[in-house]
Amino acid sequence: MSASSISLQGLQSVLKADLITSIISAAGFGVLFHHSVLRNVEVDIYIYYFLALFISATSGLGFTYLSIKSFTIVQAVARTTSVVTAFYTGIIFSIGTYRLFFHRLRSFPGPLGAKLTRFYTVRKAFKNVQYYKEVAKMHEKYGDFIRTGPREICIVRKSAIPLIYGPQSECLKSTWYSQVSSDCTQCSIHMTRDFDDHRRRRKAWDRGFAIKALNTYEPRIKSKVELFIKQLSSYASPPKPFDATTWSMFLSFDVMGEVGFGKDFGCLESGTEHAAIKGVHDHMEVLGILSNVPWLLNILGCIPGATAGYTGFFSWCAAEIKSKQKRWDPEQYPQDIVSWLLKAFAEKDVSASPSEASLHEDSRVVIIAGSETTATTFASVIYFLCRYPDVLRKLQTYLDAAMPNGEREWTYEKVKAITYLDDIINETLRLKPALLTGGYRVTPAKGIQVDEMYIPGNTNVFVPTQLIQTDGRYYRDRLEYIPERYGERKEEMQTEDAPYFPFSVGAYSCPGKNLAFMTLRIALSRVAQQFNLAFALGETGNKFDEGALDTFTTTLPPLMVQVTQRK
Ligand code: HEM
Repeated sequence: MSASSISLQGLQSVLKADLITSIISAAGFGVLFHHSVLRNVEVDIYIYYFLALFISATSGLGFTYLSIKSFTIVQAVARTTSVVTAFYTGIIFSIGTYRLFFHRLRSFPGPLGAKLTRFYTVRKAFKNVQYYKEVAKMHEKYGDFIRTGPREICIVRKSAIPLIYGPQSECLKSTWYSQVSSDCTQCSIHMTRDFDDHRRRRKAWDRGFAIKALNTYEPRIKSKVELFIKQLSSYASPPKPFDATTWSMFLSFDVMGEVGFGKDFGCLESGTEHAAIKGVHDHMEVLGILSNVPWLLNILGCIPGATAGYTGFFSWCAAEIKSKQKRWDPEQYPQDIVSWLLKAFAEKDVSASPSEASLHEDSRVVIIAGSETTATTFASVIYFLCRYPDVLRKLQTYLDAAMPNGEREWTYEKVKAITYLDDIINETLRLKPALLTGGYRVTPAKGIQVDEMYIPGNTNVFVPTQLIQTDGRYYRDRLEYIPERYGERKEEMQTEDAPYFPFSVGAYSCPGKNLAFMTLRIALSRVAQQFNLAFALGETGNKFDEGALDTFTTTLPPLMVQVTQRK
């Protein structure tokens, strides 16, 4: 008799035990499994191993029950179901009890559901897709340190920003970033959680945003902005309202097509969204909600057809990379961001994306990270200029003084010198940051001390960007739009010391900040030079103000605006 048949017989005799004993044993095994295995590993990383283990264990159990002659098929299936259910019940019970009463974060206040499961956050994020408002409510109820997940703490304190995000921070990217893959050779710079991999790759990105590179982008951004101005002129006469949200998106995507890939998306020319981009937009909400359970998103991404909406976008980026690789000329100075990444890849530089797959992921980040953010910021600038006409008039005075003959005298050098433009952009990003809730980090093993509160190690943490940037403890007239707080009223309003990090800070901060500012300065200066802006008839701006969706980057409602040519 072979060893395997002996063990099969052994298992059969165990399984023949009365049902109650089997169920109790399975539940006990579930509790044991939680404490000995699940608590000691990062489940997000090993999710596929666990899935494979559970599927093979369940089918193995079913097979063994079926092989016991004294059981009918129905009895075997019923027993398998009961034992498996008991096992999972044991795990769930053990997880729940542990998270509520024994977890290192048990003393932090927060909603009961959030302490038990991440699916609580999914439910909150699903409701209106405005998780940032839910966080604000929790902050009101529970204070500055809120347990927003079984092992997540949301911190609404200025002092937490350098500790969590700053250049000296020891916090790393949290499990939120494993939604694509836990393998850094398969994901973009934004999603890699490996500190060294990130640091190496970041150099290639930074070259694409250096001053010399930016200078090559400037005239091309200007030409896209002029196309935007031309389109707006058609809304000025005969007068008809235009949707600032949609047109800002067209502008921003065309700019990123141009300086990101050296390609024209043609959104401004056609007045329609490029088909590849539409697929991305249609799925932002689902992503925003499910990214709260990264392992689930990771699994869904592997189901054939689940990412069908992205296929167009993925294929577009892949085709562009392939065609660039074919035409690659090592002598030519790179003319766009993707070419900088390709250069590192072709030259096998240490800063190169570590695989073809990660290069493709990086190319998609160029569009996603670069376009949505700039677009929502520009739409928000337009909203504030309509709501606060004095700000627009003041800006126009500065522009007219610097360029008395208008458009003909426009240069980026002159525009850059008008600091009020930057004050407007900064104040817009304070009240309406493109990432409302913020980046998620994990504390080092020794934990971090934030003021009076010790946050234990291996805890996911975040500071909600919009909430802290509108906190009355740090900002006077916190909800008022006052660009001067970044200019002549800086000292009086104590802006210097107030928390402000719309581009994040430290190692993982936005490499595209200067490009974004360049685009926004050019677009804002030209629009203000050329047009007066007002809400269109019937538009109050309230839906735009209140209706932003938290889809990691923000998704904005339409904003109907009437432009009139300035004399
Ligand atoms: C107003 C415009 C923009 C805002 C407010 C913004 C904001 C941010 C923020 C807050 C992060 C950190 C995200 C995190 O912690 O997970 C980030 C990362 C990033 N942004 Fe931007 N961004 C803007 C424009 C751009 C542009 C134009 C690009 C150009 C492609 C860009 C490329 C990136 C990349 C590649 C990352 C990931 C960086 C890394 O992980 O090292 N962003 N951005």
